[in-house]
Amino acid sequence: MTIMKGSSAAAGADLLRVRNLTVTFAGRRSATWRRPGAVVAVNDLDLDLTSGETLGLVGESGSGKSTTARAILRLLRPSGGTIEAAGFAVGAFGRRVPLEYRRAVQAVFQDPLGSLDPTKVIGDILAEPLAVHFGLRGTERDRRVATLLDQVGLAGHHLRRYPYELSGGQRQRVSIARALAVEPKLIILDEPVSALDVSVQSQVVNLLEDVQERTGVAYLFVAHDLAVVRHACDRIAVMYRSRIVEEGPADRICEAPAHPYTEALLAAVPDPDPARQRIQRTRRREMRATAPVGAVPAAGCPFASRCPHRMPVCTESFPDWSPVTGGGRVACHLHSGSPTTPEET
Ligand SMILES: Nc1ncnc2c1ncn2[C@@H]1O[C@H](COP(=O)(O)OP(=O)(O)OP(=O)(O)O)[C@@H](O)[C@H]1O
Repeated sequence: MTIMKGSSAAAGADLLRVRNLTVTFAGRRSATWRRPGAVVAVNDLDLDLTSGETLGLVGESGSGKSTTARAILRLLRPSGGTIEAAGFAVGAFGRRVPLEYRRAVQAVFQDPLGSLDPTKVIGDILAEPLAVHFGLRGTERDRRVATLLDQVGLAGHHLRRYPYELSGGQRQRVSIARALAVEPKLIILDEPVSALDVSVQSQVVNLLEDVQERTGVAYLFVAHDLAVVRHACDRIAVMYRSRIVEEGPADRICEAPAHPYTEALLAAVPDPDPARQRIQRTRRREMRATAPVGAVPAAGCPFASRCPHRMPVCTESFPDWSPVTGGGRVACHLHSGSPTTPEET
């Protein structure tokens, strides 16, 4: 894929097109405290997603990933920008989000215990969206519930269980089944495996891949861990303190990162090679020592204060996008003058 300077990540994206998304949280007052200043959680963000594709949105805690996801789900109203998803102009919605949009764009969150009704058995949890969206009743609905359970690899007896009686992995399977019940075009997965043991994580990721092959659903896969999204995603967008700083094919991002922050994220993924492990340890120590405090700087690259390659211009202006050999693009002054390969820096 040839990416031109300033162009979107996936030209012709037919499912999700986010442009210049900005979300600012106002400082709040209460009787006893006042939070100073506004927080720019998402700044001038573009995203594209094509049907049947998986895009990873990766970055450390506080970078704005969940806020982006919530804006797309219309759980909050952005301060600026446009979102077109599954044929809907999300900015045009009033207070009530159309049921058709809720059906087309589903979500699976990190904590299934928090998002599954604790007073209902799994059978009822799965039956509810079928009744609301398709008006299914009786044996037809029961048959569909059984199929959904089977599709996520759970045995029939789980229908009579409550969420608290299942393991974390089983609960996440139920969350996926509930999302699938309404035949969505896009599922936003917000840290879907972060709370699970590593062995269970890969089972759930495999399930998500199976489901995608069968149904053609697209995923926006939000995670803080590059190791998790690497194998699950076609493309990855790397986010740091409100901005996307790099995006491209998953393999290129992980094998030849162009942005120093992507390199730092990769250093957090354990490498089997002992020599590489030593380098990674040093890199992680450097990153911890320079962890950001306070508000995102108003000008320049948000990573500038931690960047080992910082130049004067980095604190003055946010870089333009530059294409990267191997696919995708990077917003980094090191790469101004394109095309470039990561090795050149
Ligand atoms: N409702 C809110 N009010 C004020 N600030 C908020 C609110 N929600 C998020 N923020 C702030 O916005 C920024 C981005 O938060 P967000 O949760 O989107 O990041 P994240 O990358 O998803 O991190 P995490 O994985 O920890 O949730 C953070 O500085 C956070 O404190």
